[in-house]
Amino acid sequence: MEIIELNEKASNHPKALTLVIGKFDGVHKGHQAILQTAKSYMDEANELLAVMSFSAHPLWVLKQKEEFKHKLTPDNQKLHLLKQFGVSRCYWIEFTKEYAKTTAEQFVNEHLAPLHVNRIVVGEGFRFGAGGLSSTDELIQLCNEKGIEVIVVPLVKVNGEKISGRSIRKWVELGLMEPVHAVLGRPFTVTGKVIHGQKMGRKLGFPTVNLGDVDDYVNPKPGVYLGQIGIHNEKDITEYYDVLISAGYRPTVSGKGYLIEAYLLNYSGDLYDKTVSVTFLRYMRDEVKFTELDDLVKQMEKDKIDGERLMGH
Ligand SMILES: Cc1cc2nc3c(=O)[nH]c(=O)nc-3n(C[C@H](O)[C@H](O)[C@H](O)COP(=O)(O)O)c2cc1C
Ligand SMILES: Nc1ncnc2c1ncn2[C@@H]1O[C@H](COP(=O)(O)OP(=O)(O)OP(=O)(O)O)[C@@H](O)[C@H]1O
Repeated sequence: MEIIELNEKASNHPKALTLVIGKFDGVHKGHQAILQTAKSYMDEANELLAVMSFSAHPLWVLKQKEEFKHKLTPDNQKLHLLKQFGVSRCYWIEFTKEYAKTTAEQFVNEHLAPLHVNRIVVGEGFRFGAGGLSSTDELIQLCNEKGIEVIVVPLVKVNGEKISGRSIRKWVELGLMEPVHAVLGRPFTVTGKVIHGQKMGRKLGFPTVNLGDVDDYVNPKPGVYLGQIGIHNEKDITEYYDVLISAGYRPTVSGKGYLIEAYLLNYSGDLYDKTVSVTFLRYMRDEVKFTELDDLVKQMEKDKIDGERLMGH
């Protein structure tokens, strides 16, 4: 995908665009509806589907609210998914306190108008401009003055509630992986590099793959999960294994900080430094502080039997 930084004034590009705008964290089913609607309006032979998105959540940049720091899909994952949904260009906005002062008029006249945009597709309730003060009505008015069509897509809801990144992140933090799966249209997945741990797992008979480079993700509720791991080669994922995931603080062994690790069912081998994607399918139990390591091992053996049964091994 072509990525264009858009901090100041944008330059013109020859091919006309259909543009979608927003954070797109999770690329959830609400976002997918926007992308599908955009494609249905496009003349695909002569137009590009482009996204205008931000480097960080505005409420993290402006108010340092922790809950907006972590993401369902860090930037490279988000761009990868958007590409799968047909986006071929991304205008990337470094969202800063200064950028947040951009008014609705400036946004449309200086940032959008020079881009050769045929139409913009946004969701119902979309807000933009300094302080998020401007609504779709203002977007329609300002864009129509510039000859840009605006399409407003009705909200995609589940159980009467708008599907939103904020509520999906909360569900992940509560370990509610089945509803997360339903609204993302795929299970919650964390992609990172296999790093070295304390090497205690193999002594206990449960060697685990420890995940590094995953600090940008929202942390699933501490506990044991059933899931899958995908091992990446240069281009894509070629091998999958069923796993038990331990996510959390490992109180039994006085672990330092939150860690995601996976025990692969039916696998033995070296995966250090590989890129892997760990998919969370189902919460199995809380993390426990055992007084004896033997009790932890007994519990892990039970987890393994439960996991194998649930996975149909
Ligand atoms: C299936 C499974 C269940 C686990 N459950 C717990 C637990 O309940 N409490 C805990 O402190 N650690 C738990 N752990 C984490 C282990 O303490 C950890 O994997 C072990 O100490 C190895 O750490 P290392 O990879 O740094 O060598 C679990 C790990 C696995 C694979
Ligand atoms: N549930 C939804 N139904 C329809 N459109 C949506 C939905 N959620 C977001 N959108 C639209 O998708 C685009 C990108 O939205 P953005 O990621 O900035 O989300 P948002 O509305 O703040 O919701 P979220 O809580 O998911 O962050 C916007 O046009 C927005 O209106």
